[in-house]
This record gives sequence, structure tokens and C-alpha cells, in this order.
Amino acid sequence: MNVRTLVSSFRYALEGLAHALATQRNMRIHFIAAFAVIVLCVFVRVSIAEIMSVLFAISLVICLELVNTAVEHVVDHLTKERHPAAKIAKDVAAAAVFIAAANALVEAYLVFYDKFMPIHWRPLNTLLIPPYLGVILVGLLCLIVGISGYALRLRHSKKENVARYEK
Ligand SMILES: Nc1ncnc2c1ncn2[C@@H]1O[C@H](COP(=O)(O)OP(=O)(O)OP(=O)(O)O)[C@@H](O)[C@H]1O
Repeated sequence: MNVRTLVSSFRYALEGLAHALATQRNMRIHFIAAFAVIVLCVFVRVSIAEIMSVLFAISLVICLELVNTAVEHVVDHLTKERHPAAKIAKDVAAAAVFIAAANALVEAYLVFYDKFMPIHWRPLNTLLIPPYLGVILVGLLCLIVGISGYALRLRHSKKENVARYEK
């Protein structure tokens, strides 16, 4: 690979990023949030490890939003009609972004909690584990239980549909 093709592929990648930023509202939200968090990291005392985890979370969200945009374009190119497979492809790609964004929120909370919360106002201090971990773990448990319940309902309704179809 010569330098020219290397520069071209870099340019195409930047074009892809610029396209996603220009056309996707969610990508603009991610960019504004990333900008704000990075500015915060400049003014608040954060460790290298904390900065690394923040940057990783930001990269993950932006990468998955790019993949989601690509999936949307491919699906729209393949079919203009409504199709269950098209719906699944788009919804699953959107779910990937959702998980990464939720992870970024949790990381931001973990990194900045101690920096902003006054020591005398920590309502969860009575828990046996550190309060910030308590909130995260309880939140994650609720999320896992909620999504599992929803998936079970979905499976059940799909089986019912198949059974009705086979009658
Ligand atoms: N061809 C299709 N067949 C069936 N369902 C579809 C189809 N296209 C979109 N959908 C459903 O509509 C939802 C919204 O799709 P749309 O293409 O508007 O993307 P979007 O989620 O609004 O993305 P963005 O806002 O980032 O452009 C999808 O998540 C999917 O559930």
C-alpha cells in the first residue's frame, strides 16, 4: 500500500465520519456530550486511568453509532418495503449503540461522582458496598431483569404466532 492510497483511505474514513455527523442527530448528541466530558476532564482532577476509561467509552459509542448508520443505509438500500428482517437488523444495531451509551453514562458517573458529590450528602452511604457501586449494580440488575422479561414475552408471543400460523 503506497502513501497515496493510505491518505485516500484516511480521507474516506473522515468523509464517513463527517457524513454521519451531518445526517445523524444522535451522532451530534454523542459529539456534544464527548466534548463536554473531555472539557470536564481538563478542569477536574482525574487520573490517567480515568481519562483512558472515559476516552474508551466515548470511542465505543461513536464507533457503534457509525456501524448503526452503515447498517441503516445498507438496509434502506436493499429494501424500501417494510420487512421483519429489516426491522431486526436496524433494531439490533440501535441496541448496540444503546448499550454503549448506557456504559458511557455509568463510567461518567463512576469517574465524576466523587468529584462533585459533597461528602455530607451521599444518601446511599448506609449500604455495605460503596454507594456509587450500589447504584450501578442495582441499576444493572433492574436492566437485566427488565430486558429478560421483555425477551421472554417476545419469545412467547412469537411461539403463539407460529402456532396460530401452523393451525
Ligand atoms: N424497512 C423496514 N422494515 C421494517 N421496519 C423498519 C424498516 N425501516 C425501519 N424500520 C423500523 O423503524 C425504526 C426506525 O427506522 P429508521 O430508518 O427511521 O431509523 P432510525 O432508528 O430513526 O434511525 P435514525 O434516527 O438514527 O436515522 C427501526 O428501528 C425499525 O424498527
